[in-house]
Amino acid sequence: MTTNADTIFALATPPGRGAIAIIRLSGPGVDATLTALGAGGLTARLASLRTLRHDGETVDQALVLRFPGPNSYTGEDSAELHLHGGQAVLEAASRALIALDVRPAEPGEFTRRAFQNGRMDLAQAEAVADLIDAETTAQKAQALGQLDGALSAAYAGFRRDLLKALSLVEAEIDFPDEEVPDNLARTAGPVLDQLAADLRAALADSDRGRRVREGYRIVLIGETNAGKSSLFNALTAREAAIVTPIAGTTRDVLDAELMIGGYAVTLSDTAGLRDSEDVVEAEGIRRARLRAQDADLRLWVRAPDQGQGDDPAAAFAQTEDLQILNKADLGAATPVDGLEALSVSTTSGEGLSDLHGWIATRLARDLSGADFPAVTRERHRRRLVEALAAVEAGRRALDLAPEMAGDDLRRAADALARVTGAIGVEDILGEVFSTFCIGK
Ligand SMILES: Nc1nc2c(c(=O)[nH]1)N(C=O)[C@@H](CNc1ccc(C(=O)N[C@@H](CCC(=O)O)C(=O)O)cc1)CN2
Ligand SMILES: Nc1nc2c(ncn2[C@@H]2O[C@H](COP(=O)(O)OP(=O)(O)OP(=O)(O)O)[C@@H](O)[C@H]2O)c(=O)[nH]1
Ligand SMILES: [Mg+2]
Repeated sequence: MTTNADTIFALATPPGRGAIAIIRLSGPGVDATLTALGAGGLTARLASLRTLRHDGETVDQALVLRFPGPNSYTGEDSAELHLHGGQAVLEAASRALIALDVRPAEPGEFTRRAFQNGRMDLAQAEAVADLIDAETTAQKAQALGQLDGALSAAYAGFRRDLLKALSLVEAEIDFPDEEVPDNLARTAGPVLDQLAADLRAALADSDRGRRVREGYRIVLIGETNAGKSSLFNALTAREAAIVTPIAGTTRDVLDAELMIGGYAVTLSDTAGLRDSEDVVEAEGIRRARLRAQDADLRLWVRAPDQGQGDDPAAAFAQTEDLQILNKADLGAATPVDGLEALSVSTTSGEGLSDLHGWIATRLARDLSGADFPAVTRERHRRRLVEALAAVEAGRRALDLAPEMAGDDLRRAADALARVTGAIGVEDILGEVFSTFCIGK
């Protein structure tokens, strides 16, 4: 029997009782392991019913699939045991596999192997994790696009332009006295200008992918008693936030995950803004201010029974934010100029469906786009920033010292290659795969 610690297994289905549970195996010892379990000689990629045995014990009557490498998910010899989903069956199967020197997989190890065997690049591996976590239609569409190579293609395009410019620069350096047209390096200028513009556009759009993946951050801000917590409860359809007529009821930031129009949203209720001597309330207000600054959208809640103009939330409202004139049942709060306004009453329910619709429209405006985003994680954005800086440096160097431009352009190419994992892989593997679930 093989003693190969490089052969791994994991439960690929959720833990707990189920109709069926799938254990995946991958590595050079897979065929020997199947044979030892009494499932030898299987036709590749064809489900076969076998009685699995180990040490005289029947493990289960299972459907077994064998995927000989390289035509498998990981690129290695792989197999799947489709077992009855009971705890005792899974324990017996795990015991048998460990006895056969197959070791439990680390989180993400199957996909990590797929990456290391060239079955997918790093951006596609990230997409696998995103797809497993996807809860909204938009998250799923984005992950599937990335898995299909849409994000990778964007970086391949950037790199192509970069290598074109680099070859022009290097031609002049390598053959200064030969039949190379004069000022060849300078012809790289327009190529770099266009590339820099493309990178800038990708960066300007870099919030879109993140907002889809992690959720669009909407924060309720306003003076105490404006009705933020009432609105929070209305939008989440839960009585999660405490509502009282006492000003300064909310202190902690309260988050809720919502789905609106197929998009993920994180809605936050915050402490009402005012000057406060109370240490606890002051800390709540400090946190409210931080959230307000970081949000993708602020809903500024105002009420007719409050003063106008001196509302401390005014300092946070940005032109694209929405002011919500709450307590419409009591009368109309005077809207502040230059900001869209919507009247609602959390008591009567008036205006709430309009508000829902307004948010859905805003999400569609900000999150749908014709092109696949070039950034869905902070990791991608950092590399784009680096690449752009290097391209700009290369562009400046072009007219002065082309040999220096070459260094800059190589640096830019490296930064872009790190996104798909074409180079510089070791230091990022941990970052990418540590968040995976076991069995993926
Ligand atoms: N049972 C099962 N379902 C699953 C998976 C799995 O591993 N097992 N997947 C796991 O994520 C997803 C499908 N992804 C997969 C990707 C590639 C291969 C594979 O064997 N590729 C070979 C053969 C392709 C072909 O049939 O032509 C190859 O690319 O060479 C299998 C699954 C979703 N459903
Ligand atoms: N008449 C009326 N009263 C409302 C409405 N919405 C909220 N209120 C009342 O206003 C008071 C304050 O509501 P909250 O939701 O706690 O206000 P808040 O903005 O969260 O207040 P803080 O947490 O103190 O900042 C409560 O007594 C609510 O019942 C409304 O639409 N109409
Ligand atoms: Mg409150």
